Amino acid sequence: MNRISCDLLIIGAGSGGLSVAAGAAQMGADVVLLERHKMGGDCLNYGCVPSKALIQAGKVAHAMRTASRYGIADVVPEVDYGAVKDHVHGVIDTIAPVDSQERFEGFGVRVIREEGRFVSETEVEAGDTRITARRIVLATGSRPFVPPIPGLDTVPYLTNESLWELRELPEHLLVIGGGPIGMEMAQAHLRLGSKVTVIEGARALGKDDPELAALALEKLRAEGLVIEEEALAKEVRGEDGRIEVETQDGRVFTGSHLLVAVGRKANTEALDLEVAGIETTRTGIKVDDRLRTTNKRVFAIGDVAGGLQFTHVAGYHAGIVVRQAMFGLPAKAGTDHIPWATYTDPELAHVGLTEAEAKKRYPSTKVEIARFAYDHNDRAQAERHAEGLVKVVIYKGKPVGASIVGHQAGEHINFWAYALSSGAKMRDITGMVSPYPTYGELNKRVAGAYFSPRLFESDTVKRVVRLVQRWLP
Ligand SMILES: Cc1cc2nc3c(=O)[nH]c(=O)nc-3n(C[C@H](O)[C@H](O)[C@H](O)COP(=O)(O)OP(=O)(O)OC[C@H]3O[C@@H](n4cnc5c(N)ncnc54)[C@H](O)[C@@H]3O)c2cc1C
Ligand SMILES: NC(=O)c1ccc[n+]([C@@H]2O[C@H](COP(=O)([O-])OP(=O)(O)OC[C@H]3O[C@@H](n4cnc5c(N)ncnc54)[C@H](O)[C@@H]3O)[C@@H](O)[C@H]2O)c1
Repeated sequence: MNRISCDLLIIGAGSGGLSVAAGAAQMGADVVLLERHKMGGDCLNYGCVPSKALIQAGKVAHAMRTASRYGIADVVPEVDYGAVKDHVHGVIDTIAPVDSQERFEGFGVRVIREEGRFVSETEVEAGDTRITARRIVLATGSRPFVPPIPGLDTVPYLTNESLWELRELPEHLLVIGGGPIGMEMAQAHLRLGSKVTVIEGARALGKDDPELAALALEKLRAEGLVIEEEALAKEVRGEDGRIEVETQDGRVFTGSHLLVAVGRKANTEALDLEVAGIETTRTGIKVDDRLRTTNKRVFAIGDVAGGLQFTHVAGYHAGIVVRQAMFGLPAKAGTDHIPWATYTDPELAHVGLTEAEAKKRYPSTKVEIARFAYDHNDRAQAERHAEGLVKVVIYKGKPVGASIVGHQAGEHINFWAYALSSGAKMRDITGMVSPYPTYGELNKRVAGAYFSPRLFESDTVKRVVRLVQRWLP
């Protein structure tokens, strides 16, 4: 057994672990990084990157099919699903060097391609190496949760891990779960030529503001996506090429392929956490607001920490941990300024509090809402992307939440993410000048919509204006 020691041991080379490793090693710390499978973790290999590449292929097919709205003949695209998957893998291969072992070794990180597990409160074993570390970061991520639905284990089914190896276009894809994974993959397959039925136990896109989620769902249904809500899958049966899903209320759906996308399970089992006195919760490793586990020398970040599960959250967590582990400075992880986006078309994006959450946290009569619709935006009209809405939740003149549904909502939510993280007031936003014609004007106009009743429907303002006009030379 080799014995090594280091300042910082990181378990998991996904979005979170790699960010900690890059930061800590470049600041001069002695860092060891363990990875049992692929460098880059879920986001690069099975998550964000392949899903966004597939969505883009779907967008191109959809644009071809609907080009006549711009005066260009519609064409039925010839989709070679295998070639689409080559495109997906090509994108992964292009990005992979950024997350590669060689790049991190270049930073001075010792990368060990083994599974890590605790053998004491301060020691981890990986293959034939025992590592002692001053601080340890658990960044082991999550995997698809496969629910114990009777019959599921008797039929072939896909998850976000196996989907990327499928080479033939599903004739009729059934998707269990109408969360972000289910909805993004459902629309991409619909656009590539599959029939698609989403079977959702509660409400589809249920983590977003219901007003905006409803607009997105309306558009998706209009495009031909079948979305069955309140449809809890309770039994699965059939065989390769003919799979049936029966819901609790007796509905039966039949398709050629099945994708299971009902949430995630934290990767904790292999770590032997109890040896190190680290407790878990239902969703992952128990952490405090500084991301410390119940073993104060050990942090947990990203998906395995059981909170919001996004790449940018794993990256944000990494910064919080680097500050503490490298400089001994306290740092807390918040959630009120964390955005997310679902990359359906239209996209659906959110940051901060929803209207319902704000009305719970603050006196509900003091919470104000401003809305501005995409159809008043000239760029959206010019590009025929005029369906969408920006909704801002305001308390005491400050935005405390924003949701956007519409073209490039994921891009536009950056503006509100900055507004919230910098403590901007709605007044500051009206002071901004936006170039015309851009979608970005929507953000200024929603601030205008907030102030216009105060300006245009106020008797006091009218009285002051009349008075001033009387005295002006
Ligand atoms: C289909 C899909 C689409 C997604 N799209 C988006 C998106 O568009 N935007 C977004 O922000 N997020 C998206 N996500 C979520 C995002 O992928 C995750 O939040 C992110 O990857 C979490 O990073 P992480 O570092 O916590 O874990 P991971 O990236 O999962 O990395 C964990 C790593 O730890 C390794 N590991 C586990 N246990 C051990 C062990 N004992 N020893 C050694 N190594 C171990 C694993 O092999 C893995 O490489 C998507 C997820 C999926 C599934
Ligand atoms: N664009 C993005 O940022 C993006 C994209 C994909 C995934 N992700 C991340 O991955 C996480 C996991 O995504 P997900 O979509 O798998 O999970 P999710 O938890 O967000 O959604 C799962 C859905 O499945 C439904 N469900 C559960 N059991 C069911 C059953 N038996 N029958 C029918 N429906 C059932 C739930 O009601 C829920 O709506 C997300 O929460 C997100 O953090 C992010």
